Amino acid sequence: MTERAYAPGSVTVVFVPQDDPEEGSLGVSFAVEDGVTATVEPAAETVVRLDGDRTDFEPVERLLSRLNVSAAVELDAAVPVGRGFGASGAATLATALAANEAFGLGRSRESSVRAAHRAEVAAGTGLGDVFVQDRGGVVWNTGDGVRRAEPDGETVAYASYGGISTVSVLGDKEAIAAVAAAGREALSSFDPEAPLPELFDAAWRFADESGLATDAVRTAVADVTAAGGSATMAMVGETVLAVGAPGVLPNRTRLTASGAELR
Ligand SMILES: Nc1ncnc2c1ncn2[C@@H]1O[C@H](COP(=O)(O)OP(=O)(O)OP(=O)(O)O)[C@@H](O)[C@H]1O
Ligand SMILES: CC(C)(CO)[C@@H](O)C(=O)[O-]
Repeated sequence: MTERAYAPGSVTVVFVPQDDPEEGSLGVSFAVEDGVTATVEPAAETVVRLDGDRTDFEPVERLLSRLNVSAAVELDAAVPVGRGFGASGAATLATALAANEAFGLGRSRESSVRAAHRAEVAAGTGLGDVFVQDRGGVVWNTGDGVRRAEPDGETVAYASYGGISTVSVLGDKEAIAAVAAAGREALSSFDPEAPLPELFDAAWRFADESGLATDAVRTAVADVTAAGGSATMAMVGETVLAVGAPGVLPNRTRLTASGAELR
């Protein structure tokens, strides 16, 4: 049977990788309504297509082999892949939910989410995005467990200047040490009740010190700030998100309180 599921995208604005990735990284993320839809059909061998084109998609392939199935998977992404919108996690989670139905696997939701998380960690493409995409909303962990708040569907503007491979950043010890130091500092004063402009300003202090911000990112953040807005970088992509400066960045999405679901 052919089954379809959707998972929202997600943006991580602060993170501190953990030695044991089982429960995800520490940090602050939120789900956005533009995400990924996966259509899963049992097949003799696994083939993944992204927006119609055949592609290698390691976390999705790992997930299916862990579930012991092979399938034709069609992914439709409303956010760019590899640019900080957690498209790999969304694709993997949506595939897990659809595959559970398509193959009658009878797994609980939690077990599907775990399988998607393990495949993301094993592929090196994520450290916790699927937990955000499972629930929706603003999700953070400053060290004492995962917390969640419901956003009001705020609109954020964004621009993307290029991809940054999550695998290469997570695999670079020096880069991760700089990120972790900046992230710990940011989380020590994180205020979960703060409105988005304040959250973005605090997140930018982290991004600025993380070693991950590029020139294009810095220029865009400066343009938004000059127009009276707040901006920060989506981790990890050459992508800037902004609030309070309409017209400066070309694209838009909205925060969502809804998590992944069958469609
Ligand atoms: N056209 C494509 N562009 C980028 N990645 C692609 C593409 N097609 C397949 N992939 C696969 O998608 C995955 C992208 O993972 P990555 O974690 O870098 O992206 P992301 O989840 O969108 O970004 P982030 O984790 O930074 O939010 C990789 O497994 C890569 O091989
Ligand atoms: C690793 C990460 C912080 C950036 O890609 C995010 O994808 C996550 O938390 O999974």
